[in-house]
Amino acid sequence: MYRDHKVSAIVTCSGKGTRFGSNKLLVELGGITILERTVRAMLVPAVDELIVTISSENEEVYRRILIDDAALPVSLVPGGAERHISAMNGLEATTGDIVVVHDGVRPFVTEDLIMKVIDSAIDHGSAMLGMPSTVQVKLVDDEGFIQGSLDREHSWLGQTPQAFRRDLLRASYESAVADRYQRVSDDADLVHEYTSTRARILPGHVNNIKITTPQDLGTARLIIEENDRT
Ligand SMILES: Nc1ccn([C@@H]2O[C@H](COP(=O)(O)OP(=O)(O)OP(=O)(O)O)[C@@H](O)[C@H]2O)c(=O)n1
Ligand SMILES: C[C@](O)(CO)[C@H](O)COP(=O)(O)O
Repeated sequence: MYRDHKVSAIVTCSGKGTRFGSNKLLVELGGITILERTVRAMLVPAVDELIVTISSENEEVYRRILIDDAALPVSLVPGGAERHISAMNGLEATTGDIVVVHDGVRPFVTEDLIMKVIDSAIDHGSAMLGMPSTVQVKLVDDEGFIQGSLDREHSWLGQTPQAFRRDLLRASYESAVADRYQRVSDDADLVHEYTSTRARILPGHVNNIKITTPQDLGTARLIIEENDRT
């Protein structure tokens, strides 16, 4: 229990890695898979239960890495065809009143970042990490013409973990199912859309990268070297 709350965490690991070219969760970084690195990072004392979403083709290998070899205290739950379906399936397996959702491909999350979103979700109901944008983001139409620019002072680049009161997240997913998932981008938007609860955004960390393409591995290796030096 943390501040009288039971905290559940979901790590979404059921993606196909299309942009990466293979299942990036099985790539080794500094001697362990990205999957194991992220899951270990999420197992902080405040997290009472940890759910890892899997896919049928990876169930055996994930079970071997996380449970048979590393003996990590996690439950494996089937994910879905889209990230939000995986998060929703994970949510059904949670029993805490605060739920943290994290991308399996963000292995450099730290306890400090996890605690920030948990504290803020307890206080505000919905919270996520982000980095203030250092670039000007253009909105472009289908013909390749600029429609406008986002005001940089108010543009942040979203990260996970995101954390919520479970009742808000559950109600949002129920509404999203009824709405055939018309308006899903991430969990914080979903909660805002369906419960009008605005997420508090908190500064993440430049190293809390999402491994999306093979190029991200170079950055990841630099982060590991930097972490090893400090
Ligand atoms: N159906 C899905 C899709 C994604 N994810 C997970 O959500 C995280 C963020 O997704 P992303 O990086 O976009 O991964 P992929 O969906 O695998 O990538 P792509 O879109 O290139 O296929 C990853 O840990 C991924 O495994 C998931 O659990 N279920
Ligand atoms: C929640 C998220 O990490 C937002 O940064 C999301 O998973 C991003 O997925 P995308 O498909 O790379 O936009």
